[in-house]
Amino acid sequence: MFDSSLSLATPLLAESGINDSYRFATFSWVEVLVDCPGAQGLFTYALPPDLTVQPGDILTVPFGAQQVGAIAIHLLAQLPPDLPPTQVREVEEVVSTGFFPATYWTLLNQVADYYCTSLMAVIRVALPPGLLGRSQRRVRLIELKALGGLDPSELSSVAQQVLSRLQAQKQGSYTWQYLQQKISGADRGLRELLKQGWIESYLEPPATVRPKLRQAVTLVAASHLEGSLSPRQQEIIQALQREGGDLWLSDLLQLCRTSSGTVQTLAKKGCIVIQPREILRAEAGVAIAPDQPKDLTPDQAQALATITSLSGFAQVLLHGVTGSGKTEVYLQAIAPVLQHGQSALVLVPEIGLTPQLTDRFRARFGSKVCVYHSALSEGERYDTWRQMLSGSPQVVIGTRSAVFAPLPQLGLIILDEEHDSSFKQDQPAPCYHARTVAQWRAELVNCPLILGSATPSIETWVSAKAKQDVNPPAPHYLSLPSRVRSRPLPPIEVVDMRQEFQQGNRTIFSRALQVALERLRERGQQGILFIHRRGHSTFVSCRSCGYVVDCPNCDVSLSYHHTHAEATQLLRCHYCNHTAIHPPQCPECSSPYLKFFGSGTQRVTQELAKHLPDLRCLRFDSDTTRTKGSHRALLTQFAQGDADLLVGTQMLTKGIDLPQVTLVGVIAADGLLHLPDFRASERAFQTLTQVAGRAGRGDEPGQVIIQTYSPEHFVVEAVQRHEYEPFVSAELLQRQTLRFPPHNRLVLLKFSSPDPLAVQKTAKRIAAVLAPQQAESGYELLGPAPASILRVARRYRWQVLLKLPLDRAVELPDWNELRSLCPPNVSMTVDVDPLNLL
Ligand SMILES: Nc1ncnc2c1ncn2[C@@H]1O[C@H](COP(=O)(O)OP(=O)(O)OP(=O)(O)O)[C@@H](O)[C@H]1O
Ligand SMILES: [Zn+2]
Ligand SMILES: [Zn+2]
Repeated sequence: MFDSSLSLATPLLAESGINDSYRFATFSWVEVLVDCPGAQGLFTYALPPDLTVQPGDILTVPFGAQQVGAIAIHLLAQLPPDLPPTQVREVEEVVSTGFFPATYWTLLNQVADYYCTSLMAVIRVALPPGLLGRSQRRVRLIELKALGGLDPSELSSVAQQVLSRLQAQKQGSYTWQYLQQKISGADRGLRELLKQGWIESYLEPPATVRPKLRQAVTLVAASHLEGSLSPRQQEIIQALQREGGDLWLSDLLQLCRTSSGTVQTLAKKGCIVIQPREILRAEAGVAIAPDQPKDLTPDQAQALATITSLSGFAQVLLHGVTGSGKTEVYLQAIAPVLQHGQSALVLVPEIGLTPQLTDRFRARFGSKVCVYHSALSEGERYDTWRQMLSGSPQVVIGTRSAVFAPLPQLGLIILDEEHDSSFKQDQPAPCYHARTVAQWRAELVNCPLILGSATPSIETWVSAKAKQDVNPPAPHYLSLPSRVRSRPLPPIEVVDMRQEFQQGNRTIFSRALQVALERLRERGQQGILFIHRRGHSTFVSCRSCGYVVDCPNCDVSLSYHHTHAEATQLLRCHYCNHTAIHPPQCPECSSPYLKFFGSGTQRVTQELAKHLPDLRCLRFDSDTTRTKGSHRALLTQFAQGDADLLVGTQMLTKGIDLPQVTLVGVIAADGLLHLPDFRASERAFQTLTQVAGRAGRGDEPGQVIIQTYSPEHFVVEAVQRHEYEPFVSAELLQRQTLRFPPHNRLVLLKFSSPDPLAVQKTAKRIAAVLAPQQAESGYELLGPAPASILRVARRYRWQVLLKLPLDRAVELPDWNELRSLCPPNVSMTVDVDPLNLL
């Protein structure tokens, strides 16, 4: 947890946000971000004496020969010494004030300081692209009744011209630009009118970017034509019929593997209609039946009571086992926030993977819910932003970067699955953790923060169990120790795969798992098979000479990919996405026995087809979920009972809540257990517990089978017994021995370059600069060391790790000085509190 006494901050630039020191100090200059393509960094402008500016205000400034939009970032009492006052131009005008919540800029500055990066980099993740560029600066008449005593005849003639143009317009409003074009010297007149209170200037987004249109195909009644159709054309018609008569053209082409020419022919014959149709940008598409708050279990009720009793900043760790009803607690905690006219921010690991979760929020709060994540198009992000800035009570559900959502009246922040590592940005800078930023934000806006998980991160656990007299206060610990309706957690059977092998079972399925799978069909139940993707990648190697097909850009082997029977067999790199066609024979020795190894989802589904041909399987992995909306489509298919078994990777572990799933199988836990990372055990425990938690959430009891070659591993034993606390105690002990977080903190310096020698030399040089400073500065230096996968996407990677003790102040290196030691072809990224050591 962030400890303010341990600030990594470089000296704070002018503190931003509205506070008293601002009101009384005199700031004569302002640093702004200008909205001009190619303009990097902050620019300094002078403030005219009659202009009051707050950080976050939208301004107009002269920039080169033009006037451009700008955001005020810092106020300065003094000019930077290297800037002669004569070179500083004046701010033209304040276009819009209070555009951002008051504490917003304080938050962004805090992120930049703590994560050792520029404010610009933070602004880039926080603000949607083109925020200012899309906006228009307008003026409008101030309502006449407020104008008593103003006499237009005292205005200059150009001001009168502007005024009469505005008065002639129905809404009394024009863009600044329009008036400039129509009236020569309009600027002067406009300024006069503004000053005297005739008009006000404001910012309006352009009429929202045109709604997106997409070609849709609709089946029309044309049974009289059926005789005249070719078999292929009939197939297409039947496919459309099966899908309810309506499909996007692109989906139809994919589904039927046909060309648009064929479909056009059908349209000409009058069997179908192809027409553009609007798609809702807010991903609303799916209609959801409203629901009602559920009667809470006593544990849920108690947790909710504590949460609703909080006022102001407080942290809560909601530690609830899988299926204990955490989401229901969130929903009922949000309801009163909305009633008070405030908004709630809900951060989740990955939105695409959890359509069910967003559906549950929509069912409860309807159109008050909006979804915000970086996979949205620019237009979608912009729309969502405008809605957020409107200040109406709403629920924003988003991934990591939504922690910066500019909700003005924030009353509650929730981080669901708080242990999930996707809340941390690895690259590019800022390498921020949304949990840490959420803590600052909750503190700044003075609202509660709920961290929810069945398997809290060790950091959160430790801070929740810490003494309460720390600053900021330790989280309240709330526990939901059992599932709703007293459903038991599923029993977990661990199968020793070594014994299976010894006893003659050469398949990847243990006998126990085979029996369980066979029973699924008989009982009409469903199952989930989990495969850990990395660790057990499906690399291709030659049985004759041992040649392994590697990625030309990275130091890893390519993985075998095959989506369906007729598809081309491909090899793909999981790091840089390099894709190649599977060669028919070994490139080294021309042997035809080039085969793939490992047990990826494809291999597992193929094996299943061989051993249990009756079982209907659905693959749920990055190959089958490439297109937008495919997660939802696959999960819906599964939920409707179109398949008995869902076979997939990590994506399966999160938030799937299907009552009919009784069986969960883990093909090989080993890939998770033996990763070269001090957090491997923690992640393995979390992943296995989460995936096991998908079983037995309905009336039928669940069953979990974990296959492994290391059944005695302490993680496997803890998962099997559903024992979180003993696991954490053991893990904490190990971390202490190895001196890793949470017993200390880490800062990782990451170097990368296309030049292997340059990057190595730079890393060594910087380590040599840092090494002598260790004793004095209080940190411990590790490395330099090459990354465990040295080359990724043609860049070679080295790293230097700093370990910082918790019990004393640490003086961190001057990053800019270190950066100046990097040659132009070597980049350096500072990763504070890294989650992934390379
Ligand atoms: N009080 C309740 N009464 C009846 N059903 C409930 C209650 N609370 C939650 N449920 C239902 O129990 C199921 C599990 O709840 P939920 O998904 O909220 O659990 P969770 O703790 O978020 O689970 P996980 O962390 O495993 O995803 C859901 O189908 C939910 O609708
Ligand atoms: Zn070979
Ligand atoms: Zn690669």
